[in-house]
Amino acid sequence: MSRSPSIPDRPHRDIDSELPDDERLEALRGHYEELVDVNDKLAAQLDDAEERRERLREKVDRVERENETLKSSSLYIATVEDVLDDEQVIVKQHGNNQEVLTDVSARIVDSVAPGDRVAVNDSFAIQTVLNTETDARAQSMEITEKPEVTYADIGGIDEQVREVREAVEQPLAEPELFDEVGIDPPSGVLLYGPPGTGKTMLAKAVANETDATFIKMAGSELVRKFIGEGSRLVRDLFEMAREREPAIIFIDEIDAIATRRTESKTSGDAEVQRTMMQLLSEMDGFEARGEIRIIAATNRFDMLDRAILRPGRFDRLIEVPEPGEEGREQILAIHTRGMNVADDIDFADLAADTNGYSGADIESLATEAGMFAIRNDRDQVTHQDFADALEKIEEDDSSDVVSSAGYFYQ
Ligand SMILES: Nc1ncnc2c1ncn2[C@@H]1O[C@H](COP(=O)(O)OP(=O)(O)OP(=O)(O)O)[C@@H](O)[C@H]1O
Repeated sequence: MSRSPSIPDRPHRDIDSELPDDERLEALRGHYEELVDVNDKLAAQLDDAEERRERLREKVDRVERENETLKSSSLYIATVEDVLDDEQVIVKQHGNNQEVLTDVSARIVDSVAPGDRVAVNDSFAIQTVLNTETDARAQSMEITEKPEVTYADIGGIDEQVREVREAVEQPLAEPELFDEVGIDPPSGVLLYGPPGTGKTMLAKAVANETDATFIKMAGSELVRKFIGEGSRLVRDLFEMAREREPAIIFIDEIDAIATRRTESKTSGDAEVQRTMMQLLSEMDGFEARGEIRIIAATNRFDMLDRAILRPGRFDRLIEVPEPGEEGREQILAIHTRGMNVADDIDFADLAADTNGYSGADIESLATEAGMFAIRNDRDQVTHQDFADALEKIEEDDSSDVVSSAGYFYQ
């Protein structure tokens, strides 16, 4: 680092007032020149200092930018396996299961314990210990305090709504009914049927009606994303629900962790099996009349391991089928509620023309019809727009728009 140049001494000269005038003038001139000289040196030093300041500012800017990049660059999620002496820990990175010995800064060493989930950078240095919220997000749980979906948003499956209300809502809202009669409500409810028929909506609507927290986790995420972590995630899922009672746990695609045992005994299968065992043991240790309800959903009922359907587990099965004609008419009405539709729209006619459409397909149809209106510079959607949308969807059919067609679930 360059040192600051020393400031020149201020010239000082005593001028004898007794001197003759010309000598005094000469002395004063000399003094003046010295002052000018010092002034020039100071000006040069000032220029120098300005230049150094400019360079330092650029350096600070660069470091700040680098710091920002470091802070915003992606971090990986890992689990602490062991905390050793000397501020070192062993972490296991999610996804590839790699075990790494890494340093942890003195700043956070006291808050790191085995089992904690942490964020590590490219060199595996621990950046933060994840709190439960971040952790849940990292684990791709979806947590909603009160979902906005209500029963009025669900069409064509009134019987299923009634069954879900009885099996899930009533035990939460009126537990005393079960106490008085002396029976336990169903432990878990399994919704099965083709995709896009309203299974997730049903679970959300119950949470809305009962002011319960909705906690969703996809079975596929449990096994795909966190190899070797599935059973711990199941524990976390229930822990999260206990912290937020009343709560609805919704496990979508349960078939991913509860597939029928196959002949092959690969390590992947064993891991999936462990995840499922953890789920079953959580459910077994569950207070049946408690404030947590569990709903699972699948499109592949045929693939399920029957062990999960035993009493005390998913012991209430509710099939959510594709809507019939009347159901489709209701769903059309629901999905056009917020749309500016012309009086000529004939929902019954459209319902008759949409055989095989799921609720999700009908939602796409309404959006597509709206697009036709926009393309034609109109702000009102006509029956013809729906007819055009239907035709377009039929044309695109080969590219899978009617997703539920041909899907097998039982
Ligand atoms: N019965 C229905 N009534 C009204 N809208 C529906 C219905 N079923 C599906 N939808 C529409 O389709 C969307 C997807 O539905 P949802 O996620 O509930 O289906 P799902 O059965 O859980 O599907 P998946 O098995 O693929 O998870 C909803 O957001 C809704 O807009």
